[in-house]
Amino acid sequence: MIIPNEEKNIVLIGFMGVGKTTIGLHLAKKLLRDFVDVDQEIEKQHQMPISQIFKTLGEQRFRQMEKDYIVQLCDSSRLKVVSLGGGAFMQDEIRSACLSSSIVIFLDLAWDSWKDRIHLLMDNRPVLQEKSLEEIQELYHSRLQAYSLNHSRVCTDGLKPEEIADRIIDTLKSEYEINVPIHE
Ligand SMILES: Nc1ncnc2c1ncn2[C@@H]1O[C@H](COP(=O)(O)OP(=O)(O)O)[C@@H](O)[C@H]1O
Ligand SMILES: O=C(O)C1=C[C@@H](OP(=O)(O)O)[C@@H](O)[C@H](O)C1
Ligand SMILES: [Mg+2]
Repeated sequence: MIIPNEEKNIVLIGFMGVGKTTIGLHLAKKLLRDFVDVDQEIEKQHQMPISQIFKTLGEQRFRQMEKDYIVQLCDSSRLKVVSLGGGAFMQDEIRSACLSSSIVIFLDLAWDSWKDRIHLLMDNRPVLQEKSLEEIQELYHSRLQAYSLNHSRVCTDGLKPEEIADRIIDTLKSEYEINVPIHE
């Protein structure tokens, strides 16, 4: 089924910590759309934080939950702003579901800028635990190929979350002819 651009979900992808959750919330407010953060939905469903899910059920179960949730969302919803977890796009089925049903925006942040944010992330990103900086850098680079499968890329270096949301809106207007509500 062909979904018109203006009804498609807008899906934010990118490495952990680039700001998908923060920017998604700004974007949804500006577009007057519902916001869905996949990690937060999984946390609500399972009544525990992601780090606890990793600890008690394991990463594999988390990846299955992520896939089930996102594939179902792509099948059943429109007009939402959706922030994925950073690892979700490594799964083929998630990529196919998002790329065929939604407008996928890659939030790009250079490694050197990302490094400065690491202190905000270490405590609650289980994938980063017990990894050296070199190993994290390797992970960052190993995921770029999957993130390159997007509809638009937005560079986020040196910008505040709200400015990034505005850049995304510019892209949606110019490349996808999406109307943006005028705020009173
Ligand atoms: N553009 C930005 N500039 C500075 N800090 C940011 C920016 N975007 C997000 N952050 C901060 O980085 C951390 C990770 O943001 P978050 O939205 O959770 O990223 P993600 O969902 O991609 O993992 C948070 O502490 C957030 O406040
Ligand atoms: O990159 C990853 O593998 C993960 C990223 C996290 O989401 P954010 O990208 O929102 O931090 C969260 O889904 C989980 O900790 C695993
Ligand atoms: Mg997030």
